[in-house]
Amino acid sequence: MRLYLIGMPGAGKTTLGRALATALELPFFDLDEEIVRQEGRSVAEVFQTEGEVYFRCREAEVLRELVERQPRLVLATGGGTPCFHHNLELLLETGLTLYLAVPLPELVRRLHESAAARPLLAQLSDVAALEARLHETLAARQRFYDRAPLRCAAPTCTVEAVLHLLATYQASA
Ligand SMILES: Nc1ncnc2c1ncn2[C@@H]1O[C@H](COP(=O)(O)OP(=O)(O)O)[C@@H](O)[C@H]1O
Ligand SMILES: O=C(O)C1=C[C@@H](OP(=O)(O)O)[C@@H](O)[C@H](O)C1
Ligand SMILES: [Mg+2]
Repeated sequence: MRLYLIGMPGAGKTTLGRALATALELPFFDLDEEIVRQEGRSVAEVFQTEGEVYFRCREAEVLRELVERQPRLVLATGGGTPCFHHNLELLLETGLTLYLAVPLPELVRRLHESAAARPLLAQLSDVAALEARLHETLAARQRFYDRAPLRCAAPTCTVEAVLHLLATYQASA
């Protein structure tokens, strides 16, 4: 099985993905980490030096390499992954996609401390600016996220809840 996690930055794709992979006994991958490994520099550095267009090309390439190589995995994507280069179609065709839906105020709370390390959120002067940026980003991305066949809404988005969701989905498929 290939299980893909999608959702906004701060939704918990990396954190929950890792725990789900352990529970499902599947290898775990984080798309950003794979890009960082191949590039030999951080996501922030790639954005700063090469720009977002380059990052999105690399993201799409690394995603395709991973999918081809790994028939079994849990993959935490980046927040923007489903919205570029027809990546969402690839996810929908090659595995099961789970959208982690987290309300905006909770995203703001989680990202307030770590926004500096996230290039699209860095340099926002205060919480109001961070909230406005996240609101705008979510509005543009919602139509992509909503195409995932599975959806889990915080605060009940636990490993146990997702395992139950998967079992129900697979029984009905
Ligand atoms: N279920 C959760 N409840 C509270 N905080 C969480 C939860 N999942 C993740 N976090 C926190 O939110 C931040 C972003 O989590 P992360 O897994 O990196 O999200 P993503 O990969 O979707 O950007 C981290 O500080 C993490 O500790
Ligand atoms: O939302 C985005 O466009 C991005 C989210 C990041 O991943 P996380 O969602 O894990 O923060 C990372 O891929 C890059 O900084 C771009
Ligand atoms: Mg992540």
